[in-house]
Amino acid sequence: MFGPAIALAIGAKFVPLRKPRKLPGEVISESYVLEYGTDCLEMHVGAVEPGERVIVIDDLVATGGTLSAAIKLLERVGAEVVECACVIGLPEVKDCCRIKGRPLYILVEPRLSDECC
Ligand SMILES: O=P(O)(O)OC[C@H]1O[C@H](OP(=O)(O)OP(=O)(O)O)[C@H](O)[C@@H]1O
Ligand SMILES: Nc1ncnc2[nH]cnc12
Repeated sequence: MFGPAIALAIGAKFVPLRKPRKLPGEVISESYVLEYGTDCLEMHVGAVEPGERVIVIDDLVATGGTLSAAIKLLERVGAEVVECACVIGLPEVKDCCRIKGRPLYILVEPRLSDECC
């Protein structure tokens, strides 16, 4: 949802990484483990060229499994993943500022209840 607007703002191209069977045409995929099972990310073949620099954007990070799978998928096609950015960081990633060695930027982090007063 945020990816196209951010790509437009920084003059980058937008490449969707989607859940299985959402993208038409030929895709490559990467499976990963979630809090509640396994899932898979898909990307169009040829969408990213070797050596291209990439920022991975998602709405939310919890365990970091989805971002890690996105990084793996992009690295398989020779991309250089520069950093990851999310709007919401759940407590699972509190104090975590890297995913697979890449900087992780988070806009909003929920407060824990004992931090409220
Ligand atoms: O850091 P993680 O533990 O991997 O969780 C983060 C992911 O969870 C949500 O997607 P979800 O897999 O729930 O599916 P959705 O995109 O259909 O909401 C969210 O959009 C992230 O992609
Ligand atoms: N714990 C969580 N709460 C809400 N959305 C999520 N997506 C992945 N993990 C989640």
